[in-house]
Amino acid sequence: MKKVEALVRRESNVMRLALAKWDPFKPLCLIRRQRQPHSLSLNKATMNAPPPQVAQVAPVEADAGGRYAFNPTLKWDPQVEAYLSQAYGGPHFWRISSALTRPSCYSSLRVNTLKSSTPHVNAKLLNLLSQQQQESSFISHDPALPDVLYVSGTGPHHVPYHHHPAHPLKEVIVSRKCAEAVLRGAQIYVPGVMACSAHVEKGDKVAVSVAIEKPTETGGWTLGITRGTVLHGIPSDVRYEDRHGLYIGEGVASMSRTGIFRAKEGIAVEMTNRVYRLPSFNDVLEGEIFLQNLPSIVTARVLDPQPGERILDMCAAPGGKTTAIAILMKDKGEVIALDRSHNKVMDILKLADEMEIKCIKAYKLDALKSVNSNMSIPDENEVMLEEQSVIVDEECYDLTNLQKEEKGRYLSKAVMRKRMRQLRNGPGKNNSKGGKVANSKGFAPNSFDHVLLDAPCSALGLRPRLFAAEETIESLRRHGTYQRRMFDRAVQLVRPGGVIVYSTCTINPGENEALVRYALDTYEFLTLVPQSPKIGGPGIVGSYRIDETHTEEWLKESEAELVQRFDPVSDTDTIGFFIAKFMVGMKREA
Ligand SMILES: C[S@@+](CC[C@H](N)C(=O)[O-])C[C@H]1O[C@@H](n2cnc3c(N)ncnc32)[C@H](O)[C@@H]1O
Repeated sequence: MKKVEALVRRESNVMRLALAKWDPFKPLCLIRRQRQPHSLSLNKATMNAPPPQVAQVAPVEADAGGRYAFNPTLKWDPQVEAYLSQAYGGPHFWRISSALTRPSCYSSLRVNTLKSSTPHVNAKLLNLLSQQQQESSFISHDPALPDVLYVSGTGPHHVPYHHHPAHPLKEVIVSRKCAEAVLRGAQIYVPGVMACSAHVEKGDKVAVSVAIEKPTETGGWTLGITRGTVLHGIPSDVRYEDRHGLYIGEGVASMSRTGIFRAKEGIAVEMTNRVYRLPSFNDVLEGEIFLQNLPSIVTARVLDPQPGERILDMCAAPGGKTTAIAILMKDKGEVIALDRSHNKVMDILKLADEMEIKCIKAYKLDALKSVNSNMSIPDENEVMLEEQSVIVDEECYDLTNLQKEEKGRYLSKAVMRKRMRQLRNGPGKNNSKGGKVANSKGFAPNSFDHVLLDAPCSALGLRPRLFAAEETIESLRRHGTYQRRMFDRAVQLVRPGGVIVYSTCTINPGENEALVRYALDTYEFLTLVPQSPKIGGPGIVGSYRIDETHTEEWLKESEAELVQRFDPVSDTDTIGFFIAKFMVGMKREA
């Protein structure tokens, strides 16, 4: 193991140096899991000479593997645990469960090749990392994914929590959602703080831990802590024992205790030492890069959209895969992006605008209602035109401009009036382009070349995750039922000869392999086809006996290698994710 780590460290140095003077025509090797040293190795000089700002404080006694070492255990609903243990085998399921509590130790950045290039972004990132004094991060690149750069992070680190020997450690307890964000590199914002030591003043060092839900007597879950709770750093403190292994780092309070609980917003604690150190890319290279996990990047490539095609992204917000698809199409053709939430459609439009992508049309629509059998291709414009009218620039138009802008398309008087009203009133509160999103009445059957169904799911593959017991076996089944209904729509909307890609970010085979089984057994004109690139592992073969009368069927041996399953334990160090690709033959009614 040590040998492997040494090799990886040596390789990573080579990659960093190589990228400093990157020749784009000499591709570099793929970064898979960059196993970092598991604890921060302090050299003698560091240990003997405490940094000046902490001269008055001493580290808490080293407790490797003890209270302060980050070592959470996910709690699962017992039936879900039994189900997943059968699917993966008990030991592997627990390895997955443990991997889910940690973030991936690198960030993948997708370059917007419409606005920039990978070498150009690489140069900017090197600059940025050196400005952020993150020279220990390195950038790498995979020739199979030419528009992607990986920036490494490290962890878990041993954090020496500082306190004055005469006083207990000052502490802050944060909510689970806040802690998951902090593990991914965020700061602690005011609403995320649940409890805080008495007498915390601005500038004080505080140890940060997380409150995880506990079971109640009635079978539910409770946080068992109210916002504003005072901590004394003693065993009688609320949740004192429960915080064992749940410390996520150390920070400096940006406000006093009173300020933290009075303020409505703002940073409460600036993290200074974290158990995981991931470079932050907030608000940098906006429009040029998109921070996206590797399996999502792969999904858009597996769909293989071509310039000029008509693509449907059925559940598109916030638009990560939509924009990846549009860029692969060189912004030529049409990408229809749907989401049922108004605000989320706004997010898609904002992202497309930031990335200067023109071929995306986003609509608020329940994907379950996306098939409009009364429509024939390409009549759908008739429906959309009116609603598109709300997406206009802020400039002051007159009617002639409006007509010019539409370049000969028919505009009804009602639509004209609506546009003029909107132009007079200015943009709405949500969006500089009018504040409203277009609705759609659906699309004609067989009207898309490719359909992506990145389905809403149990999200049991997302990392880091500190609690999983909210999903029950029944709720997992409900996800599966919903996904099958959505898949039926995808089948109706894609043209014969087209492609459907189905993906989820869950490790639940009931939403993955069982969906593929349903698809193949229901629609004999669908064929499961190989994927490129292929980075994930095979799918799960077999079945699960739910009760006397029901068995959940997964894949057959011959199908396992055709899907991609990203396992958080594997060397790719990704979230848990699943991708299946179907070719559509001549359709017959199911
Ligand atoms: C997994 S997320 C999609 C992520 C997105 N594809 C991306 O890569 O950025 C699922 C999305 O489906 C949306 N959604 C859920 N049910 C829907 C429905 N019936 N119709 C349309 N969108 C739906 C949710 O609002 C959510 O934004």
